[in-house]
Amino acid sequence: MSNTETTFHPLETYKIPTLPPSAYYIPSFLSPSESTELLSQISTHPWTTLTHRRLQPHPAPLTPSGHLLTSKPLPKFLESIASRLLSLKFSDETGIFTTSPHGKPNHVLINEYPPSTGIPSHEDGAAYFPVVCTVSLSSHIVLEVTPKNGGGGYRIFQEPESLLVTTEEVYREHLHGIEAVEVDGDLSEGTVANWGSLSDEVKRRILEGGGEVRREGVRISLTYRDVIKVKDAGRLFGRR
Ligand SMILES: O=C(O)CCC(=O)C(=O)O
Ligand SMILES: [Fe+2]
Repeated sequence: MSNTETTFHPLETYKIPTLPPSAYYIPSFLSPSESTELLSQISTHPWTTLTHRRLQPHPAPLTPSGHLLTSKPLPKFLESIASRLLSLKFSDETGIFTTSPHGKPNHVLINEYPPSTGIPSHEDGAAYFPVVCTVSLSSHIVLEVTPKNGGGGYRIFQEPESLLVTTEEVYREHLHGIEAVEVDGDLSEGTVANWGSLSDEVKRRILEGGGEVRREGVRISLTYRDVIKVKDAGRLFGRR
């Protein structure tokens, strides 16, 4: 990827202020040309088709018990984002994956959402180290985050080319989902937790739409995670 010059502020700078610990939102994590290049790479890989969505698990799907049965590395086209994630640092020089079992993401789930599709509210569970890094491409989407034990939720507006990192309490104690709508509504400074980080252009569109904004098109997300249990299937069957 061309944009190797990108430097970021310490992660604390990107903390979403009104959320419990901890979620970080970085607008323009990718450049438009990086996004275009990624989309074209993604289109060359086979999709798994679900009822309303398609997805690509790299390097392999997890087993029902949450194991990754290969120690193959991530495919090349997903590596530059992985290194960029590793380059993000808190003020004390630790990073997002410093204490994760493999010290870096070993799994990427690519999800595709045509307008009016979403993902039901769920939690990502114990298969992963509790950190998810989500890169959004092509269209905005609104992530609905709700506490497991009831109470009011939060909305995170994810712009194209942005990164959202969810960890700690937001990961462990909350469910997340995306509504199956063509137009996201009830968007305002009061309802969108990361309002302060949105571009002027996006805020203007929301305000002009009276709090509603139509999804631009198909949104693709890449979720980088560290799967805790990795077993090499080759080794299980005695190959070395
Ligand atoms: O696409 C997203 O932003 C969320 C995807 C998700 O929640 C998941 O794959 O577990
Ligand atoms: Fe999820």
